[in-house]
This record gives sequence, C-alpha cells and structure tokens, in this order.
Amino acid sequence: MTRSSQRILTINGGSSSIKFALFDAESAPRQILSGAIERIGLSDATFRVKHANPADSFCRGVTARDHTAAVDMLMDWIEQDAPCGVLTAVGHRVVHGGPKYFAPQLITPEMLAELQRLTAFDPEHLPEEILLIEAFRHRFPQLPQIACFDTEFHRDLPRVAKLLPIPRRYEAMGVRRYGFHGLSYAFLMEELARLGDAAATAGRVILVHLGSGASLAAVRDGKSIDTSMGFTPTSGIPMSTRSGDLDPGLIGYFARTENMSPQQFNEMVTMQSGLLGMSETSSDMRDLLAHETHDVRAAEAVALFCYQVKKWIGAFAATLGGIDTLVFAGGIGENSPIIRTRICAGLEFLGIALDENQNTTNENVISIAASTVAVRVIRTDEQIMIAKSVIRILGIDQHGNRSL
Ligand SMILES: Nc1ncnc2c1ncn2[C@@H]1O[C@H](COP(=O)(O)OP(=O)(O)O)[C@@H](O)[C@H]1O
Ligand SMILES: CC(=O)OP(=O)(O)O
Ligand SMILES: [Mg+2]
Repeated sequence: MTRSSQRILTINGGSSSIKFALFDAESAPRQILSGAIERIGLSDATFRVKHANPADSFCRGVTARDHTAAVDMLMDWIEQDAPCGVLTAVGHRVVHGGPKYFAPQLITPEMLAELQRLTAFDPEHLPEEILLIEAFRHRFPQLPQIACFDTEFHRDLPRVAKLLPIPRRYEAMGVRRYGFHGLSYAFLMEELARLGDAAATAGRVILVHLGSGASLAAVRDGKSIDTSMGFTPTSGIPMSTRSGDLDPGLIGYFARTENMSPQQFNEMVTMQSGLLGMSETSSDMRDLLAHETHDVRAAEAVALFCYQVKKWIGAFAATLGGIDTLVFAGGIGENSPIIRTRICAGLEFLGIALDENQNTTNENVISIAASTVAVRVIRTDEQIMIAKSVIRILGIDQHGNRSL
C-alpha cells in the first residue's frame, strides 16, 4: 500500500458532540483534516470539516437527533465523501477506564463489556463513547480500534492525592480520585519539552485546561502529583454546565426539601450548573463576557469561575512548593486574555506577572521577562495524542505499514 493512502481516524466523543480528525498513517502522523458534529439532539445541529483545501471544508446544518444518527452520518461521510484513502484504524478518547484501564490499548470485546460495567463511573461520557465504538465495529468489523484513556496521565498520583476521605472499603471497588484531561496534559508537557522549558522535565508546572470541561494539574518533574478533577469529571472547578466541587450536604438537603432523586441531582450538577446555572443564560464563556456589563448573573458567573481557578493555582503552588511554569490551554485558556488576566491578578506573590501586551495577543509566553514564573499559552491537541498512540500500538512505520 502506498504511503499516502492510509488514514487514522481519531474520535473525541462528548455528551453533545463528536469531534474527529484524520491523520496520515505514518510514524509521525500528519493531520489532514479535523471536524465535528455538534449540538447533537438539538434542532440546530451542525456538521463541519476543516481541510487544508478549502474546497473540502464545509459547515452545514444537519439533523442529528441522537449520537446514533450522528455517528451514522460520520461513517457515511467517511465511506462516501471524505478525502479519506483507506481507513487503517480508529482511535478513541475514552474519558474513564476505572481502576482497570489506563494505557492506550486495542479495544476488545472484553474491554467493551468492562466499559459497559464502568458506565456508573462516568454516565456523562462513557455511554456515548461505547456507542461510537460499537457503531464503528458494526460497520467496519475488521478495523482495529484503540482506546486512549484520559486518566493515564494521573495514573501514579501520590497516594494522598488518590484517596477520598470516605469509608475505606469503597477504595477496593475503585472509588478513588482519578483525574482527567490526560491527553491534553500529556500534549502540553510534550510541547513544553519541545519548547525547551526546563520545568517540563525538572520543575514545578501548573497546567490549566479551560474548555467546556475544565481542570488543573500540578506536575512535578514531569509527573502529575495532583489534579482538580477526582472520581468523575464533574468535580473540581466550575465548568460550562458542571458545578465542580460542592458541599456533599446538598444531596441530602435537596432530597429532603425538593424530593430530588440521585438522577435529578446528577442531571443538575452535570447539565444545569456551572456557567449555565449561574448565568441562567449561556454555558459559553464568550456570551457571558459579552453580557457581563449589563447582566449581573453573567458577571457573577465569570467572577466565580476566575476566583475558583485562582484558588486552585494557589493550592497547587502549595502542593508543589512554588511554581516555575503556568500553562493556559483549552478554548477559554487559549483565547481569552481577560480571563487569564483576572485569574492571574493578585498572584504576583507567587512570582506571576503578566505582560499585558503579550497577553492581549495570545502570545506563546505572556509573562514579563522579570516574572519568576513563565506563563504560557499553548494550543492543546488531544487528537494528535490519540493518533500517536494508535501508530505505536499498531506498529505503523514511516511507510504506513503495520507490524502488529
Ligand atoms: N475568544 C474566546 N473568549 C472566551 N472564551 C472562548 C473564546 N473562544 C472559545 N471560548 C470558550 O471555550 C469554551 C470551549 O472550549 P473547548 O476547549 O473548545 O471545549 P471542548 O471541551 O468542548 O473541546 C467555550 O466556553 C467557549 O466560550
Ligand atoms: C474529562 C472532561 O471533562 O472532558 P470534556 O472536557 O471533553 O468534557
Ligand atoms: Mg474538552
């Protein structure tokens, strides 16, 4: 088979979107296109593709009433229209692997059965991710599929950061802190190393991933030593629609006063809270920034978000014994100077000082030269991390040939 004809598809399935990318199947994968089906389940769902060749790029309204319809649409497009070549493998981001799965690996029927069992660990991500894997298996039964777990980066958290202060017996059932956004964090650490930031291998780094889901990681000498998300991705800082950490007493309070069931509580803290819950208008940070001057709810949502991120940076500075490098990533972290300014305001005592000109234009380094902390903005890329794992696991060489 010729070098250019083989492709790897990477998939990042979320609760209302399927993001994907196509790569050349080569030892150093090159992205050919990226795309997404978004707003699945809503009347204004879209299917968009971004390709180096504008003629192959598009964004169109589609009917995608659920994930089954959306993945069928994606597979039809791959079979019929995509500048796809021969699909060699599919790599999936799988948010939770529970206590059993961390390293990227070939998806087997046994793993799928175990992931089904684990859906209680992450009912917001796993059911859709399993559905996507099953759909590809059904349509392309010979195609190898690889799972890349978001928990791997935090696999060796120190014991004190893994434990939950609840009765000990639950730990044996896998109830502990895991941490997520690991593909993004692994990419950021590779980028730091590539940029020659010494803290990437020997130093104290705080990674701040602010997307729809958002979390922070404290990294010492290249290893995650704590992270803001725990047992599920609902914990930590407030997010687009997730609450982040809450007083556990609320569960009993709402059960008594509102007759709220566990399912309703879960729905509230995952889908109706965070920026959306506080603002009562939007889960999108851009909307809130546009309305904060005339809508106190938007202003308070933004203020609480920045305050919580600042608090976690302070906590992780204590955990690490100081900071050498602070990295902002994710849709908010990469694109919003005002949010970065508000988060960093008052952190001068830690050695963090932003260069407002550099910050305003989203430069790679946004701290002043005299700042003892290098503050960076890095465009994260979870898809390339998946593609690299697929290539490694299938033993694909520089000519696109598989050895495994
Ligand atoms: N220029 C911007 N200013 C502020 N927020 C932004 C900007 N661009 C994107 N965002 C925010 O980024 C978030 C989405 O981040 P992203 O990493 O794309 O999410 P996902 O986790 O779904 O991949 C949204 O809240 C969006 O408002
Ligand atoms: C782990 C997680 O929160 O993922 P996402 O940001 O895609 O929701
Ligand atoms: Mg995300």
